[in-house]
Amino acid sequence: MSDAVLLDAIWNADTVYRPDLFAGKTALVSGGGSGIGRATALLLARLGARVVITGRTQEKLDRVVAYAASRGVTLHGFAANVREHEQVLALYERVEAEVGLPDVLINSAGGQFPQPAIEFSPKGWNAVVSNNLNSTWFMMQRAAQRWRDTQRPGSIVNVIVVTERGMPGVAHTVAARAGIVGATRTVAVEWAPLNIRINCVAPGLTASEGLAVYPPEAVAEFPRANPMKRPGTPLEIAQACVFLAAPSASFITGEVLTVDGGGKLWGELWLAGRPDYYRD
Ligand SMILES: CCCCC/C=C/C(=O)SCCNC(=O)CCNC(=O)[C@H](O)C(C)(C)COP(=O)(O)OP(=O)(O)OC[C@H]1O[C@@H](n2cnc3c(N)ncnc32)[C@H](O)[C@@H]1OP(=O)(O)O
Ligand SMILES: NC(=O)C1=CN([C@@H]2O[C@H](COP(=O)(O)OP(=O)(O)OC[C@H]3O[C@@H](n4cnc5c(N)ncnc54)[C@H](OP(=O)(O)O)[C@@H]3O)[C@@H](O)[C@H]2O)C=CC1
Repeated sequence: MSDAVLLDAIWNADTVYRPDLFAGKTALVSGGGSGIGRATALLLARLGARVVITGRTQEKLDRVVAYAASRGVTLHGFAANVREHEQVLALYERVEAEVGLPDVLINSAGGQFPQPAIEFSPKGWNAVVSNNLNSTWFMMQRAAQRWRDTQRPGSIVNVIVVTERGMPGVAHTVAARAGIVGATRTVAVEWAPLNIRINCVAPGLTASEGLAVYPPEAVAEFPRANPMKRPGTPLEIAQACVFLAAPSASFITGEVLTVDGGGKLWGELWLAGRPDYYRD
């Protein structure tokens, strides 16, 4: 499917949310240049939010901004590498100066490479931990600090992976995301007095640009990932992010919402390919 068709599908899809759900609100979405982050950013914009997207690649952000503009909506695309703390601080300064302090933070930036864990190099392990655990931590801590300093409420949604059964081929990311779950549950308590809610969405296999890094033998088995025998769509994950970010989840904090077509109950994912031992 071409990018234009995909974007139109997200923009025109039915949603159960009312069109002014986020009117007057500002949302910051990391990873907003593609996949789940992009779908969430566009859905939030459709629901009336002022939206800032971030990611490392300005061109990807510009394409989403241009698409929204073609639909009469202003999005802002500010590039940053969110695993660099200094860049996160600078990003918040820019967002606050040019758009306004966010009310909602969606952390969708992240990623990993598939490899048997026994082969991980220290550099590879650190890259994935930094790109998923540190980046999300820097983003959520800064949001909380600014909400505390300005006495404003806020809502955070961290997009992670399903961690309960582990996931062969991506042990580094499962470790990093389990760290996010632990931090989320902990600060849900510490930050409740500040009127900050924080939750996670754990997507199962989702048809996004990110799947391009997996080997063909893994991709061939993707239909076995869940009982629905299909990947989710970025919009299906976005709808869950919106549910948790909005007042629909006003009494929910410290939770993980799994959106995986039942993959936790039935299914197999071998992201670096299935070893012979597990073939019979
Ligand atoms: C429930 C189902 C879930 C399963 C499906 C999940 C799907 C997704 O999450 S898709 C969305 C995410 N998108 C991506 O994953 C994007 C692709 N990934 C990356 O960009 C990289 O993997 C990255 C996250 C590690 C990027 O970090 P960066 O610091 O830029 O990494 P480098 O490329 O510089 O590499 C650092 C270091 O990492 C090791 N390494 C990197 N790639 C591989 C690889 N393919 N195989 C083995 N090792 C790799 C390596 O040690 C690198 O150092 P050098 O050897 O010196 O390059
Ligand atoms: N697709 C799937 O099957 C699943 C995805 N997930 C998770 O959902 C999240 C979104 O993935 P998805 O949309 O599918 O994949 P994408 O690869 O399309 O999206 C990831 C986005 O994150 C951005 N990003 C990555 N690293 C950084 C960084 N250090 N700083 C800023 N931006 C960064 C990338 O942009 P750029 O490279 O320009 O920086 C990219 O736009 C990820 O955390 C992913 O691991 C979880 C389970 C399943």
